[in-house]
Amino acid sequence: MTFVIGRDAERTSGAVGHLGNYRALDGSAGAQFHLDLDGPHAVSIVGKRGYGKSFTLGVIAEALARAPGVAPVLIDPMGVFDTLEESAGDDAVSVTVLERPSVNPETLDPRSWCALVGLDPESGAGGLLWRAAQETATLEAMRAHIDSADAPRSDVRAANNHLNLASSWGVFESDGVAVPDLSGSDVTVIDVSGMDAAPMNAICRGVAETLYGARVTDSIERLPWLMVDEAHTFFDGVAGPALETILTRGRAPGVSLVMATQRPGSVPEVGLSQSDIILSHRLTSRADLEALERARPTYMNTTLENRMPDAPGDVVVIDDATETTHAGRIRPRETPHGGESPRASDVFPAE
Ligand SMILES: Nc1ncnc2c1ncn2[C@@H]1O[C@H](COP(=O)(O)OP(=O)(O)OP(=O)(O)O)[C@@H](O)[C@H]1O
Repeated sequence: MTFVIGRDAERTSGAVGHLGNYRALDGSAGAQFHLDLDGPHAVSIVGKRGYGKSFTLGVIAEALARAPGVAPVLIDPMGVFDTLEESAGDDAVSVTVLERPSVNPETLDPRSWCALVGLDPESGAGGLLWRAAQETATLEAMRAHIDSADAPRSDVRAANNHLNLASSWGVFESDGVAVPDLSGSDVTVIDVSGMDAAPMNAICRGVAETLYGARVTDSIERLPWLMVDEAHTFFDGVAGPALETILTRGRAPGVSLVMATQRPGSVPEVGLSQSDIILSHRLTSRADLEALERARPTYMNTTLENRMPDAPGDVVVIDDATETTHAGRIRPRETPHGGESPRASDVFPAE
């Protein structure tokens, strides 16, 4: 029998990806479990540092790369997923890494522009930026629009200073990431490592809005799966509302979100409550456990704390479709894992 999480008993066909094996009470490996890749899902991967979130995200990315009809996109804030390109034996994973990603300024709506540079849209400078973003499509045109506005010079200066700040991040280009870059069957890894939180968020928001909008307007055929590592960084920033849109409204147009975070307590409640699948690695902080307990489906009859796994790679699987929870272990990666912590002994091995 094949166990598929995210799929109810009525559906028996469609793509799946092997995630791992269930674990028996004595710790021994039980049956394999798979993830449904046929329909849209919201998946949360949580766990404290070093217990396997990025590893698990990589396993899901490998599975998506081999599934038909999906467009996997991975936002990589730590720069550790380029290893998906490395050999997976005869059956290599098809990956495109975007190393210097940029977004088209037009992708962000006027509200996002104000939030991005920290201007209140109700303020003079914020209002100027709002209108410039509404009426023009490039940074130069926005600047010209602000300069020519009939407004106090102090507001013009403030709006331009904030726009210059955004411009200095170097992530806005008219030929920034667009639907054709994101709609292939290979995993598109968007490497935002080394960027500050604000530009990283601008990229994530642009990508999330592009994928969602493309499905709503039928300009992408495949079903997008947006995977986001260190998701709290994005829920805390200007990307947050775009991720929440996918969580709350992504199912109908067929957009999935997979988010990994070490701080489920810092992700808005909607993040966990809208997830139909939760893979929880070990968590110990009270705030994080409580966040998970609050989102815990009512069919769970034992507290999560009692079920917390101890070893990296072990998970509690909470599946809404079958209304079950299971102890499991994520399978080994087919490609090298890029998130290994460096060790001093790598530099000076013991004699
Ligand atoms: N399923 C697994 N099978 C075997 N080893 C695993 C598995 N999951 C994790 N590990 C081991 O645990 C280590 C830490 O995993 P990983 O880098 O994914 O942690 P993390 O939770 O993402 O941590 P961080 O928050 O620091 O990024 C890995 O380098 C790997 O050695």
